[in-house]
Amino acid sequence: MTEPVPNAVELRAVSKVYGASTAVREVSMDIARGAFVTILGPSGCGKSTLLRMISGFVSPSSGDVLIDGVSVLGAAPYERDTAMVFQDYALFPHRTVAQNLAFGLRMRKVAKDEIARRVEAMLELVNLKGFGDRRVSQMSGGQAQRVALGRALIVRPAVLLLDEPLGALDLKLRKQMQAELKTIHRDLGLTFVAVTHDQEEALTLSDRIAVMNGGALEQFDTPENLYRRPATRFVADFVGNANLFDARLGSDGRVEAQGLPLTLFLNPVQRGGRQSGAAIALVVRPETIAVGATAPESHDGRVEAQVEEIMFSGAVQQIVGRLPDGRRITAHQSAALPAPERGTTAVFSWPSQSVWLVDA
Ligand SMILES: Nc1ncnc2c1ncn2[C@@H]1O[C@H](COP(=O)(O)OP(=O)(O)OP(=O)(O)O)[C@@H](O)[C@H]1O
Repeated sequence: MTEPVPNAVELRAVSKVYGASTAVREVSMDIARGAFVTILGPSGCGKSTLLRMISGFVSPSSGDVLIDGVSVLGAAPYERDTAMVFQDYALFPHRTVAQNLAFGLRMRKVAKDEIARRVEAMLELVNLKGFGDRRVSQMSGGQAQRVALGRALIVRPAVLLLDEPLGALDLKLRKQMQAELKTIHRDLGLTFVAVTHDQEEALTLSDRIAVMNGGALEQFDTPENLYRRPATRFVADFVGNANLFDARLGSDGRVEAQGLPLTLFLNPVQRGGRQSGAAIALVVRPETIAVGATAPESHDGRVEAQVEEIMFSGAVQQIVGRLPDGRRITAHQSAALPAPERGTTAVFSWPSQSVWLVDA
């Protein structure tokens, strides 16, 4: 019999209370070895606090944190098999890149020649070959970011923790570093846990995303499940774009939207065991909506709306319609399709199988 491999990180009902306010509320989560997990949520939802409880810079008010199956409550950051990349990098600006990279190894009393060897290898890994003697103060933002990453990785932590690691970079560099981070993660096979408030970054980088709201974990799931099967209204709205229509579940899967001439029939899987009479919200993703003078036969969800705005973004056009009750509906369709005229009334339609339900 082989022993089961422990998770890289386990959080068990972890909370953090500051005076009268609760920054993190009973979060439980298992992070498998080798995973790339991001913690996503709006400002102030407790992301950084959660990450700092894994790293040991903040201690939980209650609950337990396990690394490789062992509780690390009471263990200082340097006693944990983790390393942290800080948002502001926290480098030594007047020392060289090589000295910055060597720091963690010197603290761990690694032999000089091995340090030199590992620094050289790390310079290569983070794409800074030849920059070893350069002072950090003379590096660009993207280069400094790579030094910070290298300095954390060089100690070979079981878990790499990244607090908004790309937050200080401009958009183009950010995209490039996202790709590099993903490659490094794949090549090294380590566990990465990153914090971000940028949903696109979370979707691009991670195997799994922990969506937080007001200190609580709303859903911990794959990017695809978060998008296709959001557990809550908050997740539906926060991850990707969603049209949300409040509705009430009738008998036999009949659903009537509130304030709209819109009736749909949903199958038992979509109803997810909800009782007739339940207050729900329909989640309709913009890319499932077609806009035209009429609706395709298979599109049983239909509403008329006045075309208010058409925005092109290359391959896709975003069409915003104004519904009779004043609310807006957004559709994304291929820019190759003909666009409706602004100001005209068009039919926005979608197949009811593409609808997802969340509790209102
Ligand atoms: N040391 C502290 N003392 C008191 N309150 C704190 C402390 N650290 C964080 N908080 C509060 O806890 C809540 C969560 O903060 P946290 O920094 O974890 O959020 P965040 O999701 O990382 O936000 P951001 O994206 O803005 O960095 C906030 O309301 C914050 O004001």
